Amino acid sequence: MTPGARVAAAIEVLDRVIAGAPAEQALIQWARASRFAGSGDRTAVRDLVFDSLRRLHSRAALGGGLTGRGVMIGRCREEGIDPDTVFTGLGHAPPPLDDAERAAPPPGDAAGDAVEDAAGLDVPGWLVPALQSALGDDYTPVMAAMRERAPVWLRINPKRAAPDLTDALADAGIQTRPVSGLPQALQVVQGERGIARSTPFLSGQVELQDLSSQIAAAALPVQAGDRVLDYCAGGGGKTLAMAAVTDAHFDAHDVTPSRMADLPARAARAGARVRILQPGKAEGPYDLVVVDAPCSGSGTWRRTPDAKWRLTPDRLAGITALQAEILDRAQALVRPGGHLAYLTCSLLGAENDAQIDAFLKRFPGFTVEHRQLLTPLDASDGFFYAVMRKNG
Ligand SMILES: C[S@@+](CC[C@H](N)C(=O)[O-])C[C@H]1O[C@@H](n2cnc3c(N)ncnc32)[C@H](O)[C@@H]1O
Repeated sequence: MTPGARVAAAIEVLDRVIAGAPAEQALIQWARASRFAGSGDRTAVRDLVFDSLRRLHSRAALGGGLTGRGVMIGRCREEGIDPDTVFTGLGHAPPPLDDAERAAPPPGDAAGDAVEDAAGLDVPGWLVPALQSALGDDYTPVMAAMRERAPVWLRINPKRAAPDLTDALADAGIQTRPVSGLPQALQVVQGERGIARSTPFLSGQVELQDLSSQIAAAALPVQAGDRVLDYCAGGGGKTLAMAAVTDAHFDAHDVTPSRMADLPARAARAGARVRILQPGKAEGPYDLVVVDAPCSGSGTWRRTPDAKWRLTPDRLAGITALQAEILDRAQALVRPGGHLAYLTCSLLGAENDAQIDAFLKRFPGFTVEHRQLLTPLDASDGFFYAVMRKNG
């Protein structure tokens, strides 16, 4: 595909996302209908779409409208590319600009968030006050960081890792650097697309895991022999991180068991033993119950930027109600003197501090031992965790 044809494809995908489709789904739909597109084309189109979703409103403003075409015209202007060199109508490139499009972009934000988004931080207007209150002075740098791509992180599995692990990664074209203070973590500086095919990954020596999840998992109070329940296990990232360093008894539970479908294979690859439970079948008492709660994902907007634009006040209210319900169920499974850990990949106070404060009012028999908000200023995704002890 020519560069212009890739832009035309990105316009098509962005139009679907703007109409409400999840970005991954819209990309798959485009790829299925575009058999001529090679893997390099698919990667390029994906990058154009994701980069633009991170900056949707500012690019729409620069391009004159919240449409795929407006956003891609805005991308040209933002990157100092003359749109007339891309929008040529030749070789499947999008049609040339009309007079209105060629005129200077209108002032303000074409997406209608003129006041709140005036700083060009690409934050949905209704979320600005909540994020300002959660982040304080960090609001502007954190939201600016959310407009950039996220770094990729690996977690070393000490049960499997060979001494020459970083050399083996380098042989596979994956350059990494260590992370100070977290010996299991590696930042990928080059070759991220080859990780899933590389021998160190396939042999369970490393896992893909964001730094925030690694920091939180390392902070969980788990000791050899403990009974541990991962109540919202999903793919089991937190359990696998704990199992890599501690020989405890791990139970994985999720209301949607299909989300745990890959967990047995991942555990086998990592040399970890994890028991999969059916929904509602967890039986306490546990020494540690981990609630890695369903959340808005506002901390992961760099990786899933369409989620930023799809969140609504109603959805957020539904999520916070579900989090409270899950906490109430999970606390009953903790033994006296044991721990309940609550984790979200959100930056919003309603899902984090306020959720914990409300829980402590409902269950005064718990005491917070530690709570922490991580942000991209810590290099990781936005993430919150609280560790609470059940008085016994
Ligand atoms: C943030 S994800 C978990 C990610 C996972 N722990 C990991 O590290 O890969 C949240 C999970 O909570 C599950 N979930 C949602 N509602 C639930 C409920 N009422 N009880 C248990 N799990 C629930 C979802 O199916 C989803 O897999």
